[in-house]
Amino acid sequence: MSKKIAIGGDHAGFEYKKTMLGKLKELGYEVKDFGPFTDDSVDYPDYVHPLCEAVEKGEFEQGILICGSGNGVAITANKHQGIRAALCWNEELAALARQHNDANVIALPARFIPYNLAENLVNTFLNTGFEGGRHLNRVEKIACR
Ligand SMILES: O=C(CO)[C@H](O)[C@H](O)[C@H](O)COP(=O)(O)O
Repeated sequence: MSKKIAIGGDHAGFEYKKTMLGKLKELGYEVKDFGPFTDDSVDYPDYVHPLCEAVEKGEFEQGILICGSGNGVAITANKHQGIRAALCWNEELAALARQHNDANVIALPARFIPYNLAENLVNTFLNTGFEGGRHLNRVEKIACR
C-alpha cells in the first residue's frame, strides 16, 4: 500500500507544490493537494489547518507545507497538538527532523531554496525513520501539559 501524503501551502509555494505533486505521484505516493489551486495571494492558515487536521486524524502519514519562508506554515501547523512540523532548508535538517523529532510535517521556504533542493528534502524526509530511544522520551514531552 502506497504512503499517503498531504501537501499544501500558500501562493508563494504554489509553483513548487504543483511540480512536487506530480513528482510524488510519479514515485507512487498517494497525494492529496490541500491547495491553494492558483497562485493568487491567499492566507496560509486557511490551507494549513485543514491539512494538519487530516494528518492528526491519521488520514495521511506525513504532510508537506510550502510557503515563502516556511515560517508561516510551520508556526500555524505547530498549533496542532498532533503535529510536529519542522522547517527545513538542507538535507541534514530534513533527516534530523525525522530521526530525532519524529516530525510528521516538513515546512519548506520556497523563496529561499531552489526547487531541486526542496524535492531532495522531501525525499529525505519521507524516507528517513524515527530513531526512538532517548528521542522518544523527549517527543512524548512535547505535547502541552
Ligand atoms: O509567512 C510567511 C512569511 O514568513 C510566508 O512566507 C508567506 O508565504 C509570505 O508571508 C507571503 O508574503 P506575500 O508578500 O504576501 O507574498
